[in-house]
Amino acid sequence: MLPMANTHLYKPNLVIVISGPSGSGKSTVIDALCKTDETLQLSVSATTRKPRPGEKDGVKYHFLSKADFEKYIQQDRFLEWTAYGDNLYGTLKSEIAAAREAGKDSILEIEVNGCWEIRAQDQNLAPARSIFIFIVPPSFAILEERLRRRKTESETELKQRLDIAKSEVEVLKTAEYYDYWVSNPEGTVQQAVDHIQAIITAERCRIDAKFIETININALLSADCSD
Ligand SMILES: Nc1ncnc2c1ncn2[C@@H]1O[C@H](COP(=O)(O)OP(=O)(O)OP(=O)(O)O)[C@@H](O)[C@H]1O
Repeated sequence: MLPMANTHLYKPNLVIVISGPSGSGKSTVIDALCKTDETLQLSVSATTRKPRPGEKDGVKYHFLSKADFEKYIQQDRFLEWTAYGDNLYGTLKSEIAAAREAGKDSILEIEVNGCWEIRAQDQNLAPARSIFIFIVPPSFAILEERLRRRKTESETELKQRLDIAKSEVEVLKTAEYYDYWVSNPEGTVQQAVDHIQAIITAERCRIDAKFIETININALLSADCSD
């Protein structure tokens, strides 16, 4: 488990958005982070895509019918939602609220288009603060190799994902979408995990007048606690 200094001073407040092309390694990296950082809680996305073999409802995704997904849109239950390929993906507002109630930072895996929607409504997230991290694959050839190895998409879906990946990487040319980029080189996930953990640690220690409540100064002033 990751040793966290001054845990009694930190009030979890972050919405950490991890994005990047299909096959860049988002799920793999998030899995590893959640195993080592107990202050992170994965926000379970909703999707209309069919479960892959072994996937259970409510663990990585809430699997919804298209009709239910559309009903949730009408009921304004999504923080963001987007179409990707032939399916819909979205983040339920209730997931962020649940993490906050549990005293955790939320970590989200979001398609590139969905990021922009969350960025655009940053104010609605208050008192939480969002940070956006883009995972960069080493090359498109390796991206294709990873997706082929994973064997979860048909040939048509795979081609569609690779085409979309190119346009997604293009957004890095503008500095508007993301705060950080992290590369995920072939053969080791640990490097990307370590870099993202360093970013999260720095963001937890950030002093920002708007979010000064992140630091529990009263705990320091009133309690005789050491950490
Ligand atoms: N650094 C790495 N080296 C080698 N293989 C990796 C690395 N990172 C991830 N992989 C593998 O690449 C494949 C794609 O990774 P993963 O499913 O995490 O990507 P993703 O970005 O979440 O994709 P999607 O958006 O399609 O869900 C998986 O089989 C995973 O085991």
